[in-house]
Amino acid sequence: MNVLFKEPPTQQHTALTKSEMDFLLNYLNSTTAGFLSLILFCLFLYNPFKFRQGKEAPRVAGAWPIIGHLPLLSRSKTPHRTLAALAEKYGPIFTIQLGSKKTLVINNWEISKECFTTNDTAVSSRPKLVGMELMGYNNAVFAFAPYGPYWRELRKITTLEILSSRRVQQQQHVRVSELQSSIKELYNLWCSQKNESGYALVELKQWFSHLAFNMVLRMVVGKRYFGSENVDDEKAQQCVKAVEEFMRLLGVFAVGDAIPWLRWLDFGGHEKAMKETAKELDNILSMELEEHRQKKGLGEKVHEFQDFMDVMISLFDGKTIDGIDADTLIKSTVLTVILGGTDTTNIVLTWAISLILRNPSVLEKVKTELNIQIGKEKLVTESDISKLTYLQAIVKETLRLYPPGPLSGPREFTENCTLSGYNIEKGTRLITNLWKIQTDSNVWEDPLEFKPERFVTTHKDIDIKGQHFELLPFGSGRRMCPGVSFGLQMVHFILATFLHSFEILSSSPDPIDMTETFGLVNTKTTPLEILIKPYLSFTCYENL
Ligand code: HEM
Repeated sequence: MNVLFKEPPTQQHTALTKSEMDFLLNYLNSTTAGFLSLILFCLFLYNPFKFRQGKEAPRVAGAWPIIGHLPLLSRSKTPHRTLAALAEKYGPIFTIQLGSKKTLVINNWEISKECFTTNDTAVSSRPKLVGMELMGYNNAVFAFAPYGPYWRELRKITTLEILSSRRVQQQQHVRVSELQSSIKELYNLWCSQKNESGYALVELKQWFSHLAFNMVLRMVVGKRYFGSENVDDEKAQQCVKAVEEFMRLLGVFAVGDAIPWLRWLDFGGHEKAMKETAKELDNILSMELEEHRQKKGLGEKVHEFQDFMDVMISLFDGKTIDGIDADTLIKSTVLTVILGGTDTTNIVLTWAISLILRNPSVLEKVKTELNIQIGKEKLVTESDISKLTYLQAIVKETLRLYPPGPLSGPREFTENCTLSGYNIEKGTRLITNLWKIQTDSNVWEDPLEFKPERFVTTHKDIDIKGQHFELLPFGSGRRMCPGVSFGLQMVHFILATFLHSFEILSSSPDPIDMTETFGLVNTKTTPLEILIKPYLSFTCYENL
């Protein structure tokens, strides 16, 4: 093995640091002598100067044979920042090698625009990932399905039956009742645990998470999980953990994704963990499906909208699409909505409160706005949101600095095309570094500062629905997030109601910790413990 390290096979490799050696040692397990011989054979075949026609986007130096730039990303806790640093050196478009997969990384709004308009068809597919095969019903989860009729059909149904503005409006009572019971829960906690200065300590990350789960699950399976009589707390926690683990595992670089022929080795045990998570989620979904069928009676038509699973049963029972049976279609699509809607909402809210508490003047301004627009005698309603322009600016600014998916959804080019004057080959993967685009100093003044004011002044006309390419937290093009209206509705309503209902303070004199943990989504690593005290007239809470 040492021979490998002493004599790098090409001139472009820099000397190995200790951590690079550790990484490689980790991967190239010492027990696999036969496997090493195979690597040496492949090094012999490896030709870094392979001839390519046309102009190629700049390639990041320092790729290892076989594993390419995987160490660079696997070592980083914040790959969006690591890739952004590379953009400073290589420019707004460059390629890296993730195992055998050539991957294009784009970093400015001009290239994103060209990508998601002129080249949108060519770039609307997703790569087949090991995680999606093992945890996503063998790629039946449409959010990760290749571009084609199957994806189109499932996306259309999901949009029409649950995510359209009409449906979102129809489900308003669910959001209102869930939010009110969660506010009541906090108020009760405050009553029993307040300290001498009238504040109580709460952990908000979990509060947001339970609330988002309850809202989404009531829409998709018709019942809340937390605080419910029908679901025990252990099952609810199990569901949240399985969804979080799903997101984390989709973000890890499984060996099989980068080096398919080494998949069987399952370095790091990711595939094993994926199978376990898949089993847990499937148990939950199968139980729900069974319960729904029992209630309705097999084959019976649902005449009125009850929940998303009912609609899916009435649409798909006895049918198949692309050889995928009804049960799989229903479970995988319900899972898509749960995955799409829960963690993202919770993450945006957690970062928003963290940023607000680090910026007391922002807190003061938003409290003033809430006071003027709503007053102290009633809770916020959804129809109040349009008046809360500063609160909306806070959400935009949070999504700019801390987009839940800073590298957007993974894409794959299905046709050869030209982007920014460079030839891109079919089969190349695409990473859109949303975080870099949204913090580009050519577009944003003080790009890393939290300044919601920009969205009520200089940038007030920029929206976040995929048409303004300098701010794309929901992605863009035909594959952009279909949950944008529903997601924003939940985030605005929860944030406004929480900030209006309570006075908030940091629980420590130190600034709120902003350490990030990246999976498929970018979460706050540490809990968000803060102090709260009721702000409204007591009758507002007591009548809930
Ligand atoms: C609240 C904040 C949210 C953010 C910031 C967000 C962001 C994103 C992003 C960046 C993508 C990838 C888009 C691309 O590849 O260009 C995506 C895809 C997706 N999101 Fe969201 N999302 C949010 C909420 C939701 C909600 C509430 C739902 C549904 C309930 C949802 C469902 C989906 C689905 C199904 C996809 C895959 C679309 C496809 O492949 O056709 N998202 N989201």
